[in-house]
Amino acid sequence: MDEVRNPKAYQTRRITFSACHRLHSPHLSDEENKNVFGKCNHVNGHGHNYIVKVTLFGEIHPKTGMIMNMTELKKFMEEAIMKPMDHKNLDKDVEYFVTRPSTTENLTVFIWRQMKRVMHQPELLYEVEVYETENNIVKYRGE
Ligand SMILES: Nc1nc2c(c(=O)[nH]1)N=C([C@H](O)[C@H](O)COP(=O)(O)OP(=O)(O)OP(=O)(O)O)CN2
Ligand SMILES: [Zn+2]
Repeated sequence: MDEVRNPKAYQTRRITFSACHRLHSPHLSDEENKNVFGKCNHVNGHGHNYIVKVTLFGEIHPKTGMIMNMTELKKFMEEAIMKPMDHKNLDKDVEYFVTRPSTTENLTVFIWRQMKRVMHQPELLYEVEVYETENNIVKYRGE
């Protein structure tokens, strides 16, 4: 007998981009910034090869066998992530980070909002995961 409901699964695509930044909050004094962010507040800034994993959760369409075509997801990620952030100075080139520090936490929220904006079925977005270094990782699920 056929299942009544289509099975649901998680689908992830991973991309990498390079960018530079400096951890600095416009809401803190220079002294406070130094104390909070330490070496990452240095005026010269520094760079990362960020890894971003975007995960969707949804039904596997019975006719296509896909949640979303990976080629389509790739296009959305190019538009939402690569275009605004790759080879950029995050603090100067991305308006979102002019008023808030470019921490990995804030990057996940920015990417989440960007993905929601460009996806045709934004309800499929489940999680955004950003690796700033291989050891520093933040996940965001829209809460
Ligand atoms: N909560 C957060 N803390 C820190 C963030 C952040 O985004 N969220 N970011 C930084 C810096 O940007 C920094 O580049 C990372 O610092 P650090 O952990 O010192 O990393 P290393 O260069 O030593 O490399 P590892 O591979 O992680 O050892 C700091 N804090
Ligand atoms: Zn950094």
